[in-house]
Amino acid sequence: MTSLPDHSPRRIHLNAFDMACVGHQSPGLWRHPDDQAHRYTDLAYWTDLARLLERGGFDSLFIADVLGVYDVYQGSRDAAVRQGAQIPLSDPLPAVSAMAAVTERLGFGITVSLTYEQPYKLARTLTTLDHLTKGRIAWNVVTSYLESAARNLGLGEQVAHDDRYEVAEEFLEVCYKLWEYSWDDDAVVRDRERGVYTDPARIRDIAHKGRYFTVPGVFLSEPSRQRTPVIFQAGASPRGRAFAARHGEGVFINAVNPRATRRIVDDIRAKAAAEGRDPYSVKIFILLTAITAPTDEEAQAKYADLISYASYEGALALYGGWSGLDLSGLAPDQPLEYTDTDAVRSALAIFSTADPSRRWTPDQVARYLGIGGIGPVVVGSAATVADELEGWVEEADIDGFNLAYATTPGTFTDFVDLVVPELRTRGRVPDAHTGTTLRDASTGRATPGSATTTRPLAIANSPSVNGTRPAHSTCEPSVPLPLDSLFWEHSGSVIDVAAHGRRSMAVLISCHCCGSSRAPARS
Ligand SMILES: Cc1cc2nc3c(=O)[nH]c(=O)nc-3n(C[C@H](O)[C@H](O)[C@H](O)COP(=O)(O)O)c2cc1C
Repeated sequence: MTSLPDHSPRRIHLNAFDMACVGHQSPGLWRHPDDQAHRYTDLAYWTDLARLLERGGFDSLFIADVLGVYDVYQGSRDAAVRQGAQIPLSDPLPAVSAMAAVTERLGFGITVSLTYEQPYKLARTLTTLDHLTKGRIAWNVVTSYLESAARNLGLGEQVAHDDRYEVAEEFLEVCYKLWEYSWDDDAVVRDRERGVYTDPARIRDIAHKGRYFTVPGVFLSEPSRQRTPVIFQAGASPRGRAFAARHGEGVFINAVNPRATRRIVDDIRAKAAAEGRDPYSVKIFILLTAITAPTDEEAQAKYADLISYASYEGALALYGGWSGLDLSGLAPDQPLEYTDTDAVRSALAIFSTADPSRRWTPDQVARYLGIGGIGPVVVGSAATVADELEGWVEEADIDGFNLAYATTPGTFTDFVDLVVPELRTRGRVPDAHTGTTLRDASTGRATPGSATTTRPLAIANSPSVNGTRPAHSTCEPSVPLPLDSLFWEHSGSVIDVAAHGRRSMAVLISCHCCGSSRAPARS
Protein backbone atom coordinates (compact mmCIF):
# COMPACT_ATOMS: atom_id res chain seq x y z
CA MET A 1 0.00 0.00 0.00
CA THR A 2 1.50 3.34 -1.04
CA SER A 3 2.47 5.37 1.95
CA LEU A 4 1.14 8.81 2.63
CA PRO A 5 2.82 11.67 0.76
CA ASP A 6 6.01 12.38 2.70
CA HIS A 7 5.13 15.70 4.17
CA SER A 8 3.84 16.63 7.55
CA PRO A 9 1.66 17.73 9.01
CA ARG A 10 -1.02 15.93 7.04
CA ARG A 11 -3.57 18.27 5.48
CA ILE A 12 -7.09 18.16 6.92
CA HIS A 13 -9.80 18.61 4.29
CA LEU A 14 -12.99 20.38 5.38
CA ASN A 15 -16.46 20.22 3.84
CA ALA A 16 -19.50 21.86 5.40
CA PHE A 17 -22.40 19.44 5.39
CA ASP A 18 -25.85 20.91 4.82
CA MET A 19 -29.21 20.13 3.18
CA ALA A 20 -32.07 22.24 1.84
CA CYS A 21 -34.26 21.63 4.89
CA VAL A 22 -34.50 22.57 8.60
CA GLY A 23 -33.72 19.20 10.22
CA HIS A 24 -30.69 17.79 8.43
CA GLN A 25 -28.68 15.97 11.11
CA SER A 26 -29.88 17.61 14.36
CA PRO A 27 -33.68 17.28 14.37
CA GLY A 28 -35.40 19.55 16.91
CA LEU A 29 -32.65 22.19 16.85
CA TRP A 30 -34.86 24.30 14.56
CA ARG A 31 -36.48 25.37 17.82
CA HIS A 32 -33.25 26.95 19.08
CA PRO A 33 -33.48 30.79 18.94
CA ASP A 34 -30.10 31.04 17.14
CA ASP A 35 -30.98 28.57 14.37
CA GLN A 36 -31.67 29.95 10.89
CA ALA A 37 -32.19 26.68 9.04
CA HIS A 38 -35.73 27.84 8.26
CA ARG A 39 -34.13 30.33 5.85
CA TYR A 40 -33.19 27.42 3.53
CA THR A 41 -35.78 28.74 1.08
CA ASP A 42 -34.00 32.13 0.96
CA LEU A 43 -31.14 32.37 -1.57
CA ALA A 44 -29.32 34.79 0.75
CA TYR A 45 -28.96 31.99 3.35
CA TRP A 46 -26.97 29.97 0.83
CA THR A 47 -24.89 32.84 -0.59
CA ASP A 48 -24.02 34.09 2.92
CA LEU A 49 -23.04 30.55 3.91
CA ALA A 50 -20.88 30.17 0.80
CA ARG A 51 -18.99 33.39 1.57
CA LEU A 52 -18.43 32.25 5.16
CA LEU A 53 -17.05 28.85 4.08
CA GLU A 54 -14.81 30.44 1.47
CA ARG A 55 -13.37 32.69 4.18
CA GLY A 56 -12.81 29.60 6.28
CA GLY A 57 -10.81 27.79 3.62
CA PHE A 58 -13.29 24.94 3.30
CA ASP A 59 -12.81 22.59 0.33
CA SER A 60 -16.52 22.60 -0.35
CA LEU A 61 -20.11 22.89 0.74
CA PHE A 62 -21.38 19.29 0.63
CA ILE A 63 -25.14 19.20 0.15
CA ALA A 64 -27.13 16.07 0.98
CA ASP A 65 -30.39 15.19 -0.68
CA VAL A 66 -33.05 12.49 -0.57
CA LEU A 67 -36.16 11.91 -2.65
CA GLY A 68 -38.47 10.39 -0.05
CA VAL A 69 -39.90 10.89 3.43
CA TYR A 70 -38.75 9.23 6.63
CA ASP A 71 -41.78 7.03 7.30
CA VAL A 72 -40.19 3.91 8.81
CA TYR A 73 -40.26 4.93 12.50
CA GLN A 74 -43.68 3.94 13.95
CA GLY A 75 -44.70 3.11 10.38
CA SER A 76 -45.53 6.77 9.79
CA ARG A 77 -44.01 10.03 8.60
CA ASP A 78 -45.63 12.00 11.42
CA ALA A 79 -42.60 12.16 13.71
CA ALA A 80 -40.38 13.34 10.82
CA VAL A 81 -42.98 15.91 9.75
CA ARG A 82 -43.42 17.24 13.30
CA GLN A 83 -39.64 17.58 13.79
CA GLY A 84 -38.75 18.88 10.31
CA ALA A 85 -36.55 15.80 9.85
CA GLN A 86 -35.58 16.33 6.23
CA ILE A 87 -39.08 17.42 5.33
CA PRO A 88 -39.97 20.03 4.03
CA LEU A 89 -37.09 19.64 1.60
CA SER A 90 -35.96 21.57 -1.48
CA ASP A 91 -33.83 20.58 -4.48
CA PRO A 92 -30.16 21.36 -3.70
CA LEU A 93 -29.00 22.19 -7.24
CA PRO A 94 -30.58 25.56 -8.09
CA ALA A 95 -28.74 27.47 -5.33
CA VAL A 96 -25.31 26.27 -6.49
CA SER A 97 -24.93 28.79 -9.32
CA ALA A 98 -25.79 31.70 -7.02
CA MET A 99 -23.23 30.50 -4.48
CA ALA A 100 -20.64 30.14 -7.22
CA ALA A 101 -21.30 33.74 -8.29
CA VAL A 102 -20.28 35.08 -4.86
CA THR A 103 -17.21 32.86 -4.38
CA GLU A 104 -13.99 32.13 -6.29
CA ARG A 105 -12.75 28.86 -4.93
CA LEU A 106 -15.30 27.05 -2.73
CA GLY A 107 -16.34 23.73 -4.22
CA PHE A 108 -19.84 22.34 -4.23
CA GLY A 109 -20.42 18.66 -3.49
CA ILE A 110 -23.91 17.83 -4.66
CA THR A 111 -25.79 14.68 -3.85
CA VAL A 112 -27.77 13.18 -6.69
CA SER A 113 -29.22 9.69 -6.49
CA LEU A 114 -28.54 7.96 -9.80
CA THR A 115 -31.25 5.38 -9.07
CA TYR A 116 -33.87 7.81 -10.31
CA GLU A 117 -31.87 9.47 -13.11
CA GLN A 118 -30.74 8.79 -16.67
CA PRO A 119 -26.97 9.15 -17.29
CA TYR A 120 -27.44 11.04 -20.58
CA LYS A 121 -29.44 13.77 -18.84
CA LEU A 122 -27.64 13.90 -15.47
CA ALA A 123 -24.24 14.12 -17.16
CA ARG A 124 -25.42 17.31 -18.86
CA THR A 125 -26.77 18.78 -15.61
CA LEU A 126 -23.44 18.20 -13.88
CA THR A 127 -21.43 19.51 -16.86
CA THR A 128 -23.62 22.62 -16.88
CA LEU A 129 -22.89 23.23 -13.19
CA ASP A 130 -19.19 22.55 -13.73
CA HIS A 131 -19.20 25.21 -16.48
CA LEU A 132 -21.09 27.73 -14.36
CA THR A 133 -18.87 27.17 -11.31
CA LYS A 134 -15.66 27.14 -13.43
CA GLY A 135 -14.77 23.61 -12.44
CA ARG A 136 -15.84 23.47 -8.80
CA ILE A 137 -18.37 20.64 -8.81
CA ALA A 138 -18.21 17.27 -7.05
CA TRP A 139 -20.94 14.68 -7.47
CA ASN A 140 -21.79 12.71 -4.34
CA VAL A 141 -22.83 9.49 -6.06
CA VAL A 142 -25.61 7.94 -4.01
CA THR A 143 -28.18 5.31 -4.82
CA SER A 144 -30.86 6.26 -2.25
CA TYR A 145 -32.19 4.32 0.71
CA LEU A 146 -35.80 5.43 1.31
CA GLU A 147 -38.54 3.04 0.19
CA SER A 148 -40.87 6.06 0.05
CA ALA A 149 -38.72 7.51 -2.75
CA ALA A 150 -39.10 4.34 -4.80
CA ARG A 151 -42.87 4.33 -4.32
CA ASN A 152 -43.14 7.91 -5.60
CA LEU A 153 -40.71 7.55 -8.46
CA GLY A 154 -42.24 4.78 -10.43
CA LEU A 155 -40.86 1.75 -8.59
CA GLY A 156 -43.20 -0.35 -6.45
CA GLU A 157 -40.34 -0.98 -4.07
CA GLN A 158 -36.73 0.00 -3.61
CA VAL A 159 -34.07 -1.54 -5.86
CA ALA A 160 -32.18 -4.10 -3.77
CA HIS A 161 -29.09 -2.73 -2.05
CA ASP A 162 -26.33 -4.45 -4.07
CA ASP A 163 -28.30 -4.19 -7.32
CA ARG A 164 -28.26 -0.40 -6.86
CA TYR A 165 -24.49 -0.53 -6.97
CA GLU A 166 -24.55 -2.69 -10.14
CA VAL A 167 -26.69 -0.06 -11.81
CA ALA A 168 -24.33 2.59 -10.45
CA GLU A 169 -21.31 0.92 -12.07
CA GLU A 170 -22.87 1.10 -15.52
CA PHE A 171 -24.31 4.55 -14.87
CA LEU A 172 -20.82 5.88 -14.22
CA GLU A 173 -19.41 4.04 -17.23
CA VAL A 174 -21.88 5.88 -19.47
CA CYS A 175 -21.10 9.20 -17.77
CA TYR A 176 -17.34 8.69 -18.20
CA LYS A 177 -17.84 8.05 -21.90
CA LEU A 178 -19.97 11.18 -22.25
CA TRP A 179 -17.65 13.36 -20.20
CA GLU A 180 -14.31 11.97 -21.39
CA TYR A 181 -14.75 10.45 -24.84
CA SER A 182 -17.48 12.18 -26.82
CA TRP A 183 -15.90 15.60 -27.37
CA ASP A 184 -12.28 16.53 -28.04
CA ASP A 185 -10.82 19.44 -26.13
CA ASP A 186 -10.56 21.35 -29.41
CA ALA A 187 -13.95 20.34 -30.85
CA VAL A 188 -15.41 23.83 -30.51
CA VAL A 189 -13.53 25.94 -33.07
CA ARG A 190 -15.90 28.93 -33.26
CA ASP A 191 -14.50 29.74 -36.73
CA ARG A 192 -16.42 32.77 -38.04
CA GLU A 193 -14.52 32.72 -41.34
CA ARG A 194 -15.37 29.13 -42.24
CA GLY A 195 -18.74 29.31 -40.48
CA VAL A 196 -17.95 26.32 -38.26
CA TYR A 197 -18.78 26.41 -34.59
CA THR A 198 -17.90 22.81 -33.71
CA ASP A 199 -15.82 20.50 -35.94
CA PRO A 200 -18.00 17.42 -36.56
CA ALA A 201 -14.85 15.26 -36.84
CA ARG A 202 -13.94 16.08 -33.25
CA ILE A 203 -17.05 14.80 -31.54
CA ARG A 204 -18.28 11.23 -31.58
CA ASP A 205 -21.07 8.91 -30.53
CA ILE A 206 -20.41 6.89 -27.43
CA ALA A 207 -22.40 3.90 -28.74
CA HIS A 208 -23.08 2.53 -25.27
CA LYS A 209 -25.25 -0.56 -25.12
CA GLY A 210 -25.34 -2.15 -21.70
CA ARG A 211 -27.51 -4.13 -19.33
CA TYR A 212 -29.26 -1.11 -17.84
CA PHE A 213 -28.66 1.75 -20.28
CA THR A 214 -28.53 2.25 -24.04
CA VAL A 215 -26.96 5.57 -25.05
CA PRO A 216 -25.93 5.55 -28.72
CA GLY A 217 -25.29 9.19 -29.39
CA VAL A 218 -23.03 12.15 -28.86
CA PHE A 219 -22.92 14.14 -25.62
CA LEU A 220 -24.89 17.39 -25.83
CA SER A 221 -22.53 19.57 -23.82
CA GLU A 222 -19.06 20.81 -24.63
CA PRO A 223 -16.41 19.75 -22.12
CA SER A 224 -16.28 21.71 -18.86
CA ARG A 225 -13.05 22.46 -16.97
CA GLN A 226 -13.09 19.23 -14.99
CA ARG A 227 -14.93 17.21 -17.64
CA THR A 228 -15.76 14.56 -15.00
CA PRO A 229 -16.78 16.28 -11.76
CA VAL A 230 -14.90 15.19 -8.65
CA ILE A 231 -16.49 11.85 -7.81
CA PHE A 232 -17.57 11.32 -4.20
CA GLN A 233 -19.33 8.23 -2.91
CA ALA A 234 -21.27 7.89 0.33
CA GLY A 235 -21.54 4.37 1.61
CA ALA A 236 -19.53 1.91 3.63
CA SER A 237 -21.12 -1.51 3.23
CA PRO A 238 -18.76 -4.05 1.66
CA ARG A 239 -20.34 -3.38 -1.73
CA GLY A 240 -20.21 0.34 -1.11
CA ARG A 241 -16.51 0.18 -0.28
CA ALA A 242 -15.77 -1.75 -3.47
CA PHE A 243 -17.60 0.91 -5.48
CA ALA A 244 -15.79 3.68 -3.61
CA ALA A 245 -12.41 2.05 -4.20
CA ARG A 246 -13.04 1.93 -7.94
CA HIS A 247 -14.66 5.31 -8.52
CA GLY A 248 -14.34 7.52 -5.45
CA GLU A 249 -11.96 10.45 -5.32
CA GLY A 250 -13.78 11.27 -2.06
CA VAL A 251 -15.61 8.81 0.16
CA PHE A 252 -18.05 9.82 2.88
CA ILE A 253 -18.63 7.40 5.75
CA ASN A 254 -20.38 7.38 9.12
CA ALA A 255 -18.23 7.01 12.23
CA VAL A 256 -18.58 6.50 15.96
CA ASN A 257 -15.02 5.75 17.06
CA PRO A 258 -11.57 5.91 15.39
CA ARG A 259 -10.73 2.24 15.96
CA ALA A 260 -13.81 0.86 14.20
CA THR A 261 -13.50 3.53 11.50
CA ARG A 262 -9.88 2.54 10.83
CA ARG A 263 -10.99 -0.96 9.85
CA ILE A 264 -13.33 0.51 7.20
CA VAL A 265 -10.68 2.96 5.99
CA ASP A 266 -8.03 0.23 5.70
CA ASP A 267 -10.45 -1.87 3.69
CA ILE A 268 -11.28 0.96 1.28
CA ARG A 269 -7.61 1.80 0.78
CA ALA A 270 -6.69 -1.86 0.24
CA LYS A 271 -9.49 -2.20 -2.31
CA ALA A 272 -8.28 0.97 -4.07
CA ALA A 273 -4.75 -0.44 -4.22
CA ALA A 274 -6.18 -3.68 -5.68
CA GLU A 275 -7.75 -1.51 -8.39
CA GLY A 276 -4.29 -0.22 -9.24
CA ARG A 277 -4.85 3.14 -7.60
CA ASP A 278 -2.77 5.04 -5.08
CA PRO A 279 -4.83 4.29 -1.95
CA TYR A 280 -4.27 7.82 -0.73
CA SER A 281 -5.80 9.25 -3.87
CA VAL A 282 -9.08 8.31 -2.20
CA LYS A 283 -9.87 11.05 0.30
CA ILE A 284 -11.95 9.63 3.14
CA PHE A 285 -14.25 11.90 5.12
CA ILE A 286 -16.29 11.20 8.24
CA LEU A 287 -19.35 13.04 9.50
CA LEU A 288 -18.55 15.15 12.58
CA THR A 289 -20.04 18.10 14.47
CA ALA A 290 -17.83 20.55 16.37
CA ILE A 291 -19.34 22.70 19.13
CA THR A 292 -16.75 25.31 19.98
CA ALA A 293 -16.31 28.52 21.98
CA PRO A 294 -13.31 30.52 23.29
CA THR A 295 -12.90 28.18 26.28
CA ASP A 296 -13.71 24.52 27.02
CA GLU A 297 -16.13 25.59 29.74
CA GLU A 298 -18.03 27.94 27.43
CA ALA A 299 -18.18 25.21 24.78
CA GLN A 300 -19.57 22.69 27.25
CA ALA A 301 -22.20 25.21 28.35
CA LYS A 302 -23.10 25.83 24.69
CA TYR A 303 -23.44 22.08 24.10
CA ALA A 304 -25.65 21.64 27.20
CA ASP A 305 -27.94 24.35 25.86
CA LEU A 306 -28.05 22.87 22.32
CA ILE A 307 -28.69 19.27 23.36
CA SER A 308 -31.70 20.41 25.38
CA TYR A 309 -33.40 21.15 22.07
CA ALA A 310 -32.63 17.74 20.49
CA SER A 311 -35.67 15.71 19.42
CA TYR A 312 -35.74 12.06 20.54
CA GLU A 313 -38.51 11.15 18.09
CA GLY A 314 -36.84 13.18 15.32
CA ALA A 315 -33.63 11.22 15.80
CA LEU A 316 -35.45 7.89 15.65
CA ALA A 317 -37.37 9.06 12.57
CA LEU A 318 -34.09 9.84 10.77
CA TYR A 319 -32.52 6.59 11.96
CA GLY A 320 -35.52 4.65 10.71
CA GLY A 321 -34.92 6.01 7.22
CA TRP A 322 -31.16 5.59 7.33
CA SER A 323 -31.17 2.05 8.70
CA GLY A 324 -34.50 0.77 7.38
CA LEU A 325 -35.34 -0.29 10.96
CA ASP A 326 -38.34 0.88 13.01
CA LEU A 327 -36.85 1.04 16.52
CA SER A 328 -40.22 1.89 18.07
CA GLY A 329 -40.88 -1.85 18.10
CA LEU A 330 -37.81 -2.60 20.26
CA ALA A 331 -37.38 -2.14 23.99
CA PRO A 332 -35.31 1.04 24.52
CA ASP A 333 -32.58 -1.02 26.23
CA GLN A 334 -32.57 -3.97 23.77
CA PRO A 335 -29.14 -4.22 22.01
CA LEU A 336 -29.37 -3.81 18.23
CA GLU A 337 -28.78 -6.84 16.02
CA TYR A 338 -27.38 -6.48 12.49
CA THR A 339 -29.57 -7.54 9.60
CA ASP A 340 -29.23 -6.81 5.89
CA THR A 341 -31.73 -4.12 4.95
CA ASP A 342 -32.02 -2.29 1.65
CA ALA A 343 -31.28 1.03 3.33
CA VAL A 344 -27.87 2.31 4.47
CA ARG A 345 -26.32 -0.89 5.70
CA SER A 346 -23.42 0.90 7.33
CA ALA A 347 -25.93 2.91 9.40
CA LEU A 348 -26.94 -0.30 11.17
CA ALA A 349 -23.55 -1.99 11.12
CA ILE A 350 -21.99 0.96 12.92
CA PHE A 351 -24.26 0.42 15.95
CA SER A 352 -24.18 -3.38 15.96
CA THR A 353 -21.22 -5.22 14.41
CA ALA A 354 -18.65 -2.47 13.71
CA ASP A 355 -17.35 -2.43 17.28
CA PRO A 356 -17.71 -5.81 19.05
CA SER A 357 -16.91 -4.16 22.37
CA ARG A 358 -20.08 -2.05 22.21
CA ARG A 359 -23.73 -3.06 21.72
CA TRP A 360 -25.95 -0.03 21.22
CA THR A 361 -29.59 0.18 22.32
CA PRO A 362 -32.36 2.23 20.65
CA ASP A 363 -32.26 4.71 23.52
CA GLN A 364 -28.50 5.18 23.18
CA VAL A 365 -28.80 5.58 19.41
CA ALA A 366 -31.53 8.22 19.74
CA ARG A 367 -29.45 10.21 22.22
CA TYR A 368 -26.28 9.83 20.10
CA LEU A 369 -28.06 11.08 17.00
CA GLY A 370 -29.67 14.09 18.72
CA ILE A 371 -26.96 16.42 17.43
CA GLY A 372 -24.95 15.65 14.32
CA GLY A 373 -26.47 12.37 13.15
CA ILE A 374 -24.21 9.33 12.83
CA GLY A 375 -21.00 11.14 13.59
CA PRO A 376 -19.05 12.19 16.67
CA VAL A 377 -19.76 15.51 18.40
CA VAL A 378 -16.58 17.25 19.55
CA VAL A 379 -17.00 19.95 22.21
CA GLY A 380 -14.31 22.37 23.33
CA SER A 381 -12.10 25.35 22.64
CA ALA A 382 -10.35 25.71 19.28
CA ALA A 383 -7.29 23.87 20.60
CA THR A 384 -9.40 21.06 22.04
CA VAL A 385 -11.37 20.63 18.82
CA ALA A 386 -8.21 20.77 16.71
CA ASP A 387 -6.61 18.11 18.93
CA GLU A 388 -9.66 15.87 18.45
CA LEU A 389 -9.66 16.32 14.67
CA GLU A 390 -5.94 15.54 14.51
CA GLY A 391 -6.58 12.48 16.65
CA TRP A 392 -9.21 11.22 14.22
CA VAL A 393 -6.91 11.81 11.24
CA GLU A 394 -3.99 10.00 12.81
CA GLU A 395 -5.89 7.10 14.42
CA ALA A 396 -8.51 6.44 11.74
CA ASP A 397 -6.26 7.44 8.80
CA ILE A 398 -8.96 9.69 7.36
CA ASP A 399 -8.39 12.78 5.24
CA GLY A 400 -11.10 15.14 6.39
CA PHE A 401 -14.50 15.90 7.79
CA ASN A 402 -17.98 16.60 6.55
CA LEU A 403 -18.90 19.05 9.30
CA ALA A 404 -22.57 19.04 10.26
CA TYR A 405 -24.21 21.83 12.22
CA ALA A 406 -26.23 22.04 15.42
CA THR A 407 -27.53 25.49 14.51
CA THR A 408 -26.83 27.15 11.20
CA PRO A 409 -24.93 29.25 10.38
CA GLY A 410 -23.79 29.54 14.03
CA THR A 411 -21.96 26.22 14.23
CA PHE A 412 -20.14 26.99 10.97
CA THR A 413 -19.32 30.58 12.01
CA ASP A 414 -17.81 29.41 15.30
CA PHE A 415 -15.69 26.85 13.44
CA VAL A 416 -14.45 29.37 10.86
CA ASP A 417 -13.69 32.05 13.46
CA LEU A 418 -12.10 29.81 16.11
CA VAL A 419 -10.99 26.40 14.83
CA VAL A 420 -9.77 27.22 11.30
CA PRO A 421 -7.16 29.74 12.53
CA GLU A 422 -5.90 27.05 14.95
CA LEU A 423 -5.74 24.45 12.14
CA ARG A 424 -3.93 26.94 9.91
CA THR A 425 -1.41 27.63 12.68
CA ARG A 426 -0.83 23.88 12.87
CA GLY A 427 -0.36 23.67 9.10
CA ARG A 428 -3.44 21.49 8.67
CA VAL A 429 -5.47 23.87 6.48
CA PRO A 430 -3.70 25.88 3.76
CA ASP A 431 -4.04 29.68 3.74
CA ALA A 432 -4.89 29.46 0.05
CA HIS A 433 -5.84 26.57 -2.19
CA THR A 434 -3.85 25.48 -5.24
CA GLY A 435 -5.15 25.51 -8.79
CA THR A 436 -8.53 26.73 -9.89
CA THR A 437 -10.71 23.64 -9.93
CA LEU A 438 -12.09 21.63 -7.03
CA ARG A 439 -10.00 18.65 -8.17
CA ASP A 440 -6.85 20.78 -7.99
CA ALA A 441 -7.79 22.10 -4.56
CA SER A 442 -8.65 18.69 -3.19
CA THR A 443 -5.51 17.04 -4.54
CA GLY A 444 -3.23 19.97 -3.83
CA ARG A 445 -2.07 19.93 -7.46
CA ALA A 446 -0.53 23.24 -8.50
CA THR A 447 -1.65 23.51 -12.12
CA PRO A 448 -5.08 22.66 -13.44
CA GLY A 449 -5.24 19.81 -15.90
CA SER A 450 -1.62 18.78 -15.38
CA ALA A 451 -0.50 15.47 -16.80
CA THR A 452 -0.88 13.49 -13.65
CA THR A 453 -4.28 13.14 -12.24
CA THR A 454 -5.75 11.44 -9.26
CA ARG A 455 -8.76 10.47 -11.33
CA PRO A 456 -10.05 6.99 -10.60
CA LEU A 457 -8.53 4.40 -12.84
CA ALA A 458 -12.06 3.43 -13.85
CA ILE A 459 -12.11 6.60 -15.94
CA ALA A 460 -8.70 5.95 -17.45
CA ASN A 461 -9.71 2.44 -18.31
CA SER A 462 -13.05 3.47 -19.72
CA PRO A 463 -14.49 0.38 -21.29
CA SER A 464 -14.68 -0.35 -24.97
CA VAL A 465 -16.78 1.79 -27.19
CA ASN A 466 -18.11 -0.21 -30.12
CA GLY A 467 -15.78 -2.99 -29.01
CA THR A 468 -12.94 -1.64 -31.14
CA ARG A 469 -10.93 1.55 -31.01
CA PRO A 470 -11.65 3.93 -33.92
CA ALA A 471 -8.75 4.02 -36.38
CA HIS A 472 -6.15 6.62 -35.57
CA SER A 473 -6.14 9.22 -38.35
CA THR A 474 -2.49 9.04 -39.36
CA CYS A 475 -1.34 5.74 -37.98
CA GLU A 476 -3.68 2.89 -38.75
CA PRO A 477 -3.19 0.23 -36.09
CA SER A 478 -2.60 -3.14 -37.70
CA VAL A 479 -5.89 -4.42 -36.32
CA PRO A 480 -8.63 -2.59 -34.38
CA LEU A 481 -8.16 -3.50 -30.76
CA PRO A 482 -10.49 -3.27 -27.77
CA LEU A 483 -10.29 0.18 -26.23
CA ASP A 484 -9.23 -1.17 -22.92
CA SER A 485 -6.02 -2.60 -24.33
CA LEU A 486 -3.17 -0.50 -23.06
CA PHE A 487 -1.03 -0.62 -26.20
CA TRP A 488 -1.54 -0.81 -29.93
CA GLU A 489 0.84 -2.73 -32.16
CA HIS A 490 1.64 -0.46 -35.06
CA SER A 491 4.35 -0.60 -37.74
CA GLY A 492 6.75 -2.20 -35.36
CA SER A 493 6.45 0.46 -32.75
CA VAL A 494 4.02 0.63 -29.94
CA ILE A 495 1.49 3.39 -29.63
CA ASP A 496 1.16 4.30 -26.03
CA VAL A 497 -2.42 4.80 -25.11
CA ALA A 498 -1.47 7.56 -22.82
CA ALA A 499 -3.50 9.05 -20.04
CA HIS A 500 -3.20 12.66 -21.09
CA GLY A 501 -4.10 14.97 -18.29
CA ARG A 502 -7.62 14.23 -17.39
CA ARG A 503 -8.45 12.53 -20.69
CA SER A 504 -8.76 8.82 -20.33
CA MET A 505 -6.60 6.20 -21.99
CA ALA A 506 -9.39 5.24 -24.32
CA VAL A 507 -9.56 8.70 -25.75
CA LEU A 508 -6.21 10.21 -26.51
CA ILE A 509 -3.35 8.31 -28.05
CA SER A 510 0.15 9.62 -28.51
CA CYS A 511 1.74 7.87 -31.43
CA HIS A 512 5.44 7.05 -31.25
CA CYS A 513 5.77 6.90 -35.01
CA CYS A 514 3.96 10.09 -36.02
CA GLY A 515 4.20 11.93 -32.73
CA SER A 516 0.65 13.20 -32.95
CA SER A 517 -1.45 13.11 -29.89
CA ARG A 518 -5.16 13.44 -30.35
CA ALA A 519 -8.34 11.46 -30.16
CA PRO A 520 -8.62 8.75 -32.77
CA ALA A 521 -10.90 9.64 -35.66
CA ARG A 522 -14.03 7.53 -35.97
CA SER A 523 -13.56 4.36 -37.98
C1 LIG B 1 -22.37 9.01 5.30
C2 LIG B 1 -23.42 8.68 4.27
C3 LIG B 1 -24.17 9.71 3.69
C4 LIG B 1 -25.15 9.41 2.75
N1 LIG B 1 -25.88 10.44 2.21
C5 LIG B 1 -26.88 10.13 1.33
C6 LIG B 1 -27.70 11.16 0.78
O1 LIG B 1 -27.55 12.35 1.08
N2 LIG B 1 -28.70 10.78 -0.07
C7 LIG B 1 -28.91 9.49 -0.43
O2 LIG B 1 -29.82 9.22 -1.19
N3 LIG B 1 -28.12 8.48 0.06
C8 LIG B 1 -27.14 8.78 0.94
N4 LIG B 1 -26.39 7.77 1.48
C9 LIG B 1 -26.76 6.35 1.15
C10 LIG B 1 -25.93 5.72 0.12
O3 LIG B 1 -25.63 6.49 -0.95
C11 LIG B 1 -26.59 4.49 -0.49
O4 LIG B 1 -27.92 4.41 -0.21
C12 LIG B 1 -25.95 3.23 -0.01
O5 LIG B 1 -26.65 2.10 -0.31
C13 LIG B 1 -25.86 3.19 1.46
O6 LIG B 1 -24.59 3.00 1.78
P1 LIG B 1 -24.03 1.59 2.30
O7 LIG B 1 -23.06 1.15 1.24
O8 LIG B 1 -23.37 1.93 3.60
O9 LIG B 1 -25.22 0.65 2.44
C14 LIG B 1 -25.39 8.05 2.40
C15 LIG B 1 -24.65 7.01 2.97
C16 LIG B 1 -23.65 7.33 3.90
C17 LIG B 1 -22.85 6.22 4.50
